[in-house]
Amino acid sequence: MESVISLTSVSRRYPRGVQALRDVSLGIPAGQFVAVMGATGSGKSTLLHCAAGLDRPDGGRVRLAGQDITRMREARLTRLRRDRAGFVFQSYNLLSELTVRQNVALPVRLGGPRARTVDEVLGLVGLGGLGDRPVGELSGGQRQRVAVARALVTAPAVVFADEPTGALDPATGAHILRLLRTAADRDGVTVLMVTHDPAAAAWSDRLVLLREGAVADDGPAADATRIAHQLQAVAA
Ligand SMILES: Nc1ncnc2c1ncn2[C@@H]1O[C@H](COP(=O)(O)OP(=O)(O)OP(=O)(O)O)[C@@H](O)[C@H]1O
Repeated sequence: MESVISLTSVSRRYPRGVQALRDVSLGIPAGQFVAVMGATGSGKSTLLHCAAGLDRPDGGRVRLAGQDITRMREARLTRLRRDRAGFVFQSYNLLSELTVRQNVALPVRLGGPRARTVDEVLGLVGLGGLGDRPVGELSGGQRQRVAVARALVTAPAVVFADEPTGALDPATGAHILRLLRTAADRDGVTVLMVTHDPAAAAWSDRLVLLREGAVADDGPAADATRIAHQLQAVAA
């Protein structure tokens, strides 16, 4: 089966010489929930950004949702992201003066597929009663649920999540992770998540560990205790 996200020998060197990714190859099938971990500066966000077409590798190839995006023009790439991908970032700009409903409707207003109604996704994330509240009045956990609802409203093939629970208490974080888990299991959404938290990674199917921009380990995700040990081992 074709991978929904595929990186082949991807490298990324930033100006001033930092080699953020070295020869990274990764194929992720539909419906798989993958966690990416590693020490600070190991290249996790760069990997996520290259996979999502938010950054361009300077070597290798990237395919996303059946298309080669390595040298795709920006306008086409923007449309592909809009139509096939959802984003849940720790501080992903929700517009705080707009209501919950208006924020969730944004991808569709920008021309994305009208795959689900706003009410349907607000129900999914448990925010049914808050649709008319300005996002600025919500708690951190509620805001992150708005971000998940917005990511899912177009029924994307892929959700990219960068530290989606970084600012949340464990119970609230677990709620967000359960939503991502359900999207993968029930709707076949492919999830690529960067996290520092072994408890968050334990919700995934597969753990990719990075060390100095290279894949140091790649296999089924275990429980949080074991993941914490694996993380220490690659950071050592
Ligand atoms: N825009 C940039 N310009 C120059 N160097 C960068 C840039 N972005 C990242 N880097 C460098 O590339 C390396 C990888 O960064 P990246 O953000 O991918 O790591 P990370 O594993 O996500 O780190 P963290 O856990 O701290 O978020 C680091 O050495 C970082 O300093």
